[in-house]
Amino acid sequence: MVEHLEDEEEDEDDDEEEEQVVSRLDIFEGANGREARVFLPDEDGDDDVVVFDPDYDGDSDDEEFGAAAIEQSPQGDAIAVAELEELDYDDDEEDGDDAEVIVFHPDYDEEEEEDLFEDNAEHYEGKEEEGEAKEKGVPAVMRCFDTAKIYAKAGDGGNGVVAFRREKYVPFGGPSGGDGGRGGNVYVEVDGEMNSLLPFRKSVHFRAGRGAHGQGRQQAGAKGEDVVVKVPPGTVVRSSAGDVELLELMKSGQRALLLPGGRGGRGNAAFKSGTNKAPKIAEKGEKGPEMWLDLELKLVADVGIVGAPNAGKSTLLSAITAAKPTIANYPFTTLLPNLGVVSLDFDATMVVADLPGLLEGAHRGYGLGHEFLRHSERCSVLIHVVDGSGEQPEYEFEAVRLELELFSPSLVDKPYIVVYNKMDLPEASERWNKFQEKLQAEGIEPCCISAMNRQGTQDVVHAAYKVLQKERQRMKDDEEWNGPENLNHVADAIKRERRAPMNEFEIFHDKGTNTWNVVGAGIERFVQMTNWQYSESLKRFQHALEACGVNKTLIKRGVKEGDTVVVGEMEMVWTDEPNKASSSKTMNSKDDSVRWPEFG
Ligand SMILES: Nc1nc2c(ncn2[C@@H]2O[C@H](COP(=O)(O)OP(=O)(O)OP(=O)(O)O)[C@@H](O)[C@H]2O)c(=O)[nH]1
Ligand SMILES: [Mg+2]
Repeated sequence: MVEHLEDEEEDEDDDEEEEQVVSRLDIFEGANGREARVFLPDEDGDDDVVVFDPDYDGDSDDEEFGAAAIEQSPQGDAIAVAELEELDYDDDEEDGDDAEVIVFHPDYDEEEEEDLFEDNAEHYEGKEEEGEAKEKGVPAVMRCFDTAKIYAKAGDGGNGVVAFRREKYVPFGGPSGGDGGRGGNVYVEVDGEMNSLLPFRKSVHFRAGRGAHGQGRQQAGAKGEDVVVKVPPGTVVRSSAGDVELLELMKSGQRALLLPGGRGGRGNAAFKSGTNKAPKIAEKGEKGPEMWLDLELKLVADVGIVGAPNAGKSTLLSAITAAKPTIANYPFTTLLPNLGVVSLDFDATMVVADLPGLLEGAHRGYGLGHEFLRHSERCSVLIHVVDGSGEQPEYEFEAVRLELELFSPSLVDKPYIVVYNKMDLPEASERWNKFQEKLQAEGIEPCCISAMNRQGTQDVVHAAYKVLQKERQRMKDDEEWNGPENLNHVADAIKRERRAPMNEFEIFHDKGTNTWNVVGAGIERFVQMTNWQYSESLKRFQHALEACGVNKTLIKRGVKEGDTVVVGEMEMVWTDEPNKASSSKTMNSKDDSVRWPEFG
């Protein structure tokens, strides 16, 4: 979602989108794949249920469907917001309870509709090929909401101008051309109200305004309008080129300056010197940087349930939240993490994820594999579930800890609680004392539960919440201690590059075409900002080539008469004219819009 500062129109558009706030949302793996259950706030206190079913009637003609996902308030509480653009009311509820079931479709373009369901069908019918298993493991619907590609460009600086004062009785007034205004910046800001990357399917391009050109009487041009790209909490920003992670935006209100606007070009008033009292030269504005960005919304869970396959992780999740994950008596039932929200109190909630049976599953390329582990690194607290009915529960516990250590050191360092499950089975209750003693000896106090019978599960919830609160406080203290995180490092790097000195360049020679490419951020920026409309610009450029050592290096490397020399958008033909410090005789630009000076 974008907000142009001082731009009311956009806001009005936003208002048209219907937004419905829901009180709770659980995402889980149901019989038909990924489903979400949404609880709508209700006057009579009963929670209505919205089922989000990715497999929902593929040939339906209904175009619009809204997305739902989890987000967190500044306090870290989970809130769910759904954009429900069209709702189908299903009256055929058979289970007899009063809950109203509403099925809604995520919002997608009609053209993409087919792919979406094709992908989905393929996934659920298990037709995917081995090699693609990982990518296909994510239901198509989730993939679409989870990622987005956008283009961002900071505003170009305005051009400086050449002007002279004309006053009565002053025949030759001084130079008075003002500087161009700075281009607008591109910011990325976390909007706690957002819950998906869906808005980026409609708006892909984010361009900040260009700075206004300078004017006479030394008036500087106005600054270009900033643009703010609003993203939901949990968004990771990568540059598409090179796939470099730039930002991880977790908290509502966080704001990063991503692309700083180009500097305004200087007007001729700025070029006045002792030797040149009436300069007929001004700079063009600096180009604003541009970038394609990949956005990814990561799952944000406070608590992750880990444990050996079949230990009862999904059963525990379903016992403490409204999530309805698939539960079955075979290992690796869960291939994608399920999310559920635990509400302890009005303002005390935590998001819990049941994580797929560890590592062997990831190994086999099931589900999200290591991709998923990356997601789970978000959790602040782990609940380690041990199957008490196993042969050697203590051994199982140690083995999973070891696996965590081997495959995800960042997970193993998190605070955790140990839960001994399946206490309803005699083999489990027999072994409990031994297990408890063994762990107590290591300074760990395990709880015992029967997830299936929901015995002891509330104690687990409270224990996990206590650890979570401690973690949240610790993170807050850390932040105060280290000061707020600097999120402007991308912009800082761009600014640093802008200050690159002109004499730091490299020259590449292409023998085939006799072309010499001069590459260097400083010199290229100089060329970009040179306004060739003014004849003095050429002289200044020639002087710069000489002063920063480009000419000298070219001669040393053996440049010959007639060779082409390229600096940024500038192409020149080299001449060996003696006594002429310059290299250029004819000039061409790759960019036809630039007007070239006439040479006499
Ligand atoms: N008797 C008993 N069975 C349980 C209990 N908790 C879970 N189970 C059973 O254990 C089996 C595995 O449960 P899941 O919750 O699917 O286990 P999981 O850890 O999510 O398994 P994966 O997703 O495959 O890693 C199922 O058959 C459950 O019914 C319990 O407290 N008592
Ligand atoms: Mg499971």
